[in-house]
Amino acid sequence: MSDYLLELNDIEAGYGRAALVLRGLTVKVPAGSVVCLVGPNGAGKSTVLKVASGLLTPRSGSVVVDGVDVTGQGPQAMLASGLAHVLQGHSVFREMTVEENVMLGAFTVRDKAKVAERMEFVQSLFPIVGERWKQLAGLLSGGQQKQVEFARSLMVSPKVVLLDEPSMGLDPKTTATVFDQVVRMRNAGIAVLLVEQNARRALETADVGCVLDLGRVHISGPAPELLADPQLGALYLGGRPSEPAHAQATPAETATRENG
Ligand SMILES: Nc1ncnc2c1ncn2[C@@H]1O[C@H](COP(=O)(O)OP(=O)(O)OP(=O)(O)O)[C@@H](O)[C@H]1O
Repeated sequence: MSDYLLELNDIEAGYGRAALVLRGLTVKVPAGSVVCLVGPNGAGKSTVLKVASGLLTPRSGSVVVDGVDVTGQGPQAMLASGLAHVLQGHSVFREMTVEENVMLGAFTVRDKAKVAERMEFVQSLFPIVGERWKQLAGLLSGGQQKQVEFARSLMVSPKVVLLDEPSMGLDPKTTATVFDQVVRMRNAGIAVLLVEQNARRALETADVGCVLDLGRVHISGPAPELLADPQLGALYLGGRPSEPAHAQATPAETATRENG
């Protein structure tokens, strides 16, 4: 079996007849890790997740889940292969209960015992979800609603969860809680591919960071090394420099360093 739960290899992708957004992008997500994609607006971060979850078919390259090539398959097949996508923005149904929202994630699961087991799992992973189970989701705070979205995505027992800007619209304290939940997912054995505007916070959470620019991975490596890189700090992380170390990507660390 592959060392990676998700591999996006040399992906070229775009929308309709418009120019390519992804131009030879490679990202690999090892088991038991959080990989985050950071980069400027419009770099193609959300597009990477759409290719991974089958919402957008790549023009070339391959998508491999746990060693199986699933390139070109649609979202439902991708879900079945073990990829769950938590989209950008808020997707809870406010007029439905927390339970109803979470159970929507289990609509493809036929085995009732499995559903009950997953229900218990998500309630233990996200205690607030269990505590507010019977309440209307619209009564929860933004951060709590995000946890409902996470819980819903885990009902299919995914191998990899794709998270698109989970901190969007949240205050710093709530953002910290949401990132804590991302770590809890990772610690529970679920690999995470995370896209974030809040690059510094995301790298503080992630194991591996990838900086996207011009449709490909410009640099990648262990997240702490990227955080400590003053040049990257100035370019992508709001300019707060720390230690003068330069990140070195190695293949074993999922890293793909590409120039140009
Ligand atoms: N549905 C779409 N149709 C056409 N073009 C799109 C579509 N979605 C995104 N794009 C274009 O693809 C490019 C990359 O967009 P994408 O949303 O992937 O970037 P991003 O890095 O996630 O940006 P941001 O950080 O602002 O969310 C942009 O130029 C955008 O205009």
